[in-house]
Amino acid sequence: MSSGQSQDPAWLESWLVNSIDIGLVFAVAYIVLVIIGERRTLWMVRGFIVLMLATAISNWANLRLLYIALNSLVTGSAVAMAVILQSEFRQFLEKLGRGEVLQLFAASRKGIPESDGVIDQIVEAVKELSQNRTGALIIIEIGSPIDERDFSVPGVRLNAEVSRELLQTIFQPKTLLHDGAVLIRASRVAAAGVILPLSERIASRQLGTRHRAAMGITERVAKCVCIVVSEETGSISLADKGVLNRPLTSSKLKELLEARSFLAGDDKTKPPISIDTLKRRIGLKRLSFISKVFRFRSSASREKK
Ligand SMILES: Nc1ncnc2c1ncn2[C@@H]1O[C@H](COP(=O)(O)OP(=O)(O)OP(=O)(O)O)[C@@H](O)[C@H]1O
Repeated sequence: MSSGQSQDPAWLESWLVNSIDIGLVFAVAYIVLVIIGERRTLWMVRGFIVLMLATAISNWANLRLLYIALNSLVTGSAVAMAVILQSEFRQFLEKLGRGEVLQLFAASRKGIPESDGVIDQIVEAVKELSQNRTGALIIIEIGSPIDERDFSVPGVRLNAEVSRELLQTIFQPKTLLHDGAVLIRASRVAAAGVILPLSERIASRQLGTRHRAAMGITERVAKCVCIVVSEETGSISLADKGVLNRPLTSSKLKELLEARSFLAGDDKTKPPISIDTLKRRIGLKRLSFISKVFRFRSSASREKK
């Protein structure tokens, strides 16, 4: 940098504006990453941010052809993401329109709905299904709804209150809806007969497609857990993030579901997230981001050596 350039007020002003501009872009990107809790969505948004950064760098370096190619890719990706994430976008815009900015941060901390003793009803039903060796598969959404496209077949819509009796009835082998999974969304039985994607992995040779279906959906969607009752052995399992936790007693299942719901929040009953909590959350995310970057850098330097 020449001394003449550093004293030029116009150059200083443009440098300041550019720095603020870049800072704001990073702040917006960072806030978006904090808001998104879902793993797959997070990867997609991270990929998009990397593409945008590459486009900005190619423009800054005056690489015209690369800039045109990357710019078209960014536009195409933005359209594709708007289609893929349409329900998330809708919720985001609705909350923004209602001025519920702080609720956006609260979205990813929701757990299994505890209201009306839903967990008790589910655990009671599972216990009896297990004792009677009636096979069952129950997906419980955590927080925002699962995209129906994550299911192989979305099943039959029910929208009924969760009760021990209803769950037991659905899984009786003579009923029309016993095949497939029951979907529990916001304390309601949203659907039955849902066919789930199978996991590529095989947990054990004794476990068939019901267990692989539970692993498959929780591998794809982080915001759900899946309970399996084996028809053959009556054993109870809980799939979470593609991992089967089994065999479980009904009290252990209750404990695990309650642990997953410790952050549960009914938007109407819980106060909105406070500024202090928000600051703490952003601080924690920043720390984990910095530690990830440093871990990545140290492992990269180790590989070089
Ligand atoms: N992809 C799927 N989505 C939802 N439900 C499924 C899926 N695949 C199988 N099921 C359910 O599992 C039942 C078959 O279970 P299968 O015997 O293959 O599994 P399993 O893991 O060995 O369980 P079990 O111990 O109960 O026999 C089917 O009748 C169906 O109700």
